[in-house]
Amino acid sequence: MVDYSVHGQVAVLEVNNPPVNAFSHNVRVGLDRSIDKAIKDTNVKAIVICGKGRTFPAGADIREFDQPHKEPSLTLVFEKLEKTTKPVVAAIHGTCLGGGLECALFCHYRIAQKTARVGFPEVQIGILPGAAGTQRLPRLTGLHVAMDMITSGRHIFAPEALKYGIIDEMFTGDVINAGIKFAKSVMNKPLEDRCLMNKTVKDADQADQIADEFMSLVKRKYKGFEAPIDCVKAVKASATLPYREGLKMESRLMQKLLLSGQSAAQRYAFFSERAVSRWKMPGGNFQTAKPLPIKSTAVIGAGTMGTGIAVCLLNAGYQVYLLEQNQKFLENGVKTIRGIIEGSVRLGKTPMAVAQKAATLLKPTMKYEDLADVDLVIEAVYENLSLKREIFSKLDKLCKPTTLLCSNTSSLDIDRIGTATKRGDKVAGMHFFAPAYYMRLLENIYSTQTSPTTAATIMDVGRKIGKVSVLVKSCQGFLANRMRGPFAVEAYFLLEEGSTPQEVDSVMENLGMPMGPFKTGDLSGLDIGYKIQTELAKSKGVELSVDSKFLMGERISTLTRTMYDNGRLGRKTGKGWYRYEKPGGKLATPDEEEILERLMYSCINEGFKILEEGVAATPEDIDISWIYGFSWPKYLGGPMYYANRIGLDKIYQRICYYHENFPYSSHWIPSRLLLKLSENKVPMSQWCSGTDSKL
Ligand SMILES: C/C=C(\C)C(=O)SCCNC(=O)CCNC(=O)[C@H](O)C(C)(C)COP(=O)(O)OP(=O)(O)OC[C@H]1O[C@@H](n2cnc3c(N)ncnc32)[C@H](O)[C@@H]1OP(=O)(O)O
Repeated sequence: MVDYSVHGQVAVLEVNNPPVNAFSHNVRVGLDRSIDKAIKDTNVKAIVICGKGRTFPAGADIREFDQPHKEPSLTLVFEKLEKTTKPVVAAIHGTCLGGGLECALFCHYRIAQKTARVGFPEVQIGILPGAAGTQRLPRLTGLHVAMDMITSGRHIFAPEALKYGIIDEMFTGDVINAGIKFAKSVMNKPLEDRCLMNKTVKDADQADQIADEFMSLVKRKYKGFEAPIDCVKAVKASATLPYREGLKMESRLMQKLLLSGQSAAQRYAFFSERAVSRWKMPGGNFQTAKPLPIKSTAVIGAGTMGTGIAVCLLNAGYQVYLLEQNQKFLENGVKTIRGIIEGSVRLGKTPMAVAQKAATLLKPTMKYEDLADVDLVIEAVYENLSLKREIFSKLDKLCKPTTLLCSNTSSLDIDRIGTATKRGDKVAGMHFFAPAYYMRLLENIYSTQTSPTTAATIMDVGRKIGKVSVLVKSCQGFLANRMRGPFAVEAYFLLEEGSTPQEVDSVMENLGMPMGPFKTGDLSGLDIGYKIQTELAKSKGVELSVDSKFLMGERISTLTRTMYDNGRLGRKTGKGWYRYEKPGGKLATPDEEEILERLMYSCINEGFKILEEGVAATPEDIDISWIYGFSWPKYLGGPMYYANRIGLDKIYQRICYYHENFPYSSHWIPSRLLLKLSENKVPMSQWCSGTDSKL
């Protein structure tokens, strides 16, 4: 588990526990013995710790967290490194994470290959760096950097680590040679200053302020997660408590987190994320089927999904032909893609070099013929089976025989798309989630004809573009939407039965989802649900009407159609279940303006009809009735007074707008009196019984 060798006066301890050299119990025992051996050997004057194969240890063995703890603990082993009078060098390559980084922080020196990454990802499995990481990293970097790294779990590359002082030097070439060379250069140098436990945290005087800043950040960014909060508390302790007391605090918080249900669930998710890559389907699996090489790709459709998919492919270095039938749509698509990539560069998420390369890889086109030689086509037009079949049939005729043809459908039968071609084995579904450049899931779908090689290839592409890919069999809605179907439908039924979108959303958001079903619907576009519903009906030979409440004996919601008919398609139109600051905006607010207008202007219109018909002689009659009959707030003076304050012009225009949109509600037929008064700009003093001074 730890290979021990001596090179002149340097002992090399090489952790050997593939694939990631995790510190399992056996490794801890092996490392403990090797450290003792090196310390005892009087010929050994310096020690190098490194990892065999692909990486420096990537942390504790997470699989052992569910078992009773066995001594020695990591901290116990690592403390021997700091205490020895022989310099200890961590020679880092690959990923030095969690317990791996803690090990390195107990060493007197750290050197790393340029491509190596270091980090504390524990927060992502619901715990904190519990082998003194929360106390030692701040002593090197200060609180700010440590809080950032520990609460986010992000990995940083060696150059950034060098900047923060986490590593002392970068090296190229062989790890062991570099370790030995460095160890020789520091032999016999005093070590006191190299022991982190002796150091203080440089920005300790700002501990309260920095901790408060991160506490509010993590509460907002990682809402509902316990670990980030405890990470902040533990890191703060490094500045406010003596080292040993800080360790006790870290240990207490760690025990609490380990016992929490959240950590167990997050560890389950960690392994599940890896398990889904071990896919299987009739006739093959991840071991038997080999992916085909994919270099050039095409995306058909430059809408929201198509552009998002193109961004994923471009960022991963694939050439992308972006096809649209209309010059304007194509130009808009290219603009969107550039905007997404530039935004990502600004946020530091995409390196400039990647963005520059992406720009050269994008090939906008309106000609299908340009797609003839690509290796993979992803069609991303709207959900319409006949249209998709038409496109696939065309592609089948013009693309080279090896081209894989995939559809970004969220629900349509892949078999029925495949039968439009003579290469059903090379047809599959690649269902991206909106926004495609951001959401991690890729649902790959095989039909009865799809070959395991095609499945292997799209799973491989998914991995290369940074997605977590699952492979599923084609059926109505596949996995994700089929399972989410009842969720969405029940949410609509709840509205029909009296709940509000905000109420439903907040229940799900309180459960921990970042967005409830209505905000999510607005984000994806409410036309999708409508189109899926209509396509489904069509495929069953049913014509849905505005008030259809059943489809094939199943209850359906009339709201899907209503929202579509009213152009409330979500964020893209600036209004859906919520109102947004502009079409494409992100700030969801309940559509207060429309609520207010529809409730009040309809009554005001009625008020003018009441005046027109002489049912009430004056607007004062109406206003007083509201004040004393309906508790209308006196400070608003009654609805007719309120209407005048807003302006009869505006009221009349909005009433006409609602009349156009809701022709079946007679209360929206505009009052003739209102029209007359607004056209002639008659002041209220002339249509009420009072005087100007009264107003
Ligand atoms: C207290 C707590 C302490 C001291 C800790 O250290 S907690 C652990 C902190 N470390 C981590 O959380 C690292 C987790 N691992 C990763 O982030 C990645 O695996 C990697 C970046 C190290 C490598 O990524 P990649 O090359 O893509 O490989 P895989 O992720 O597919 O991993 C390969 C297999 O190794 C298993 N694995 C990885 N890390 C661990 C671990 N720490 N303990 C146990 N097993 C680990 C991983 O599950 C893969 O195996 P399969 O699941 O596919 O069987």
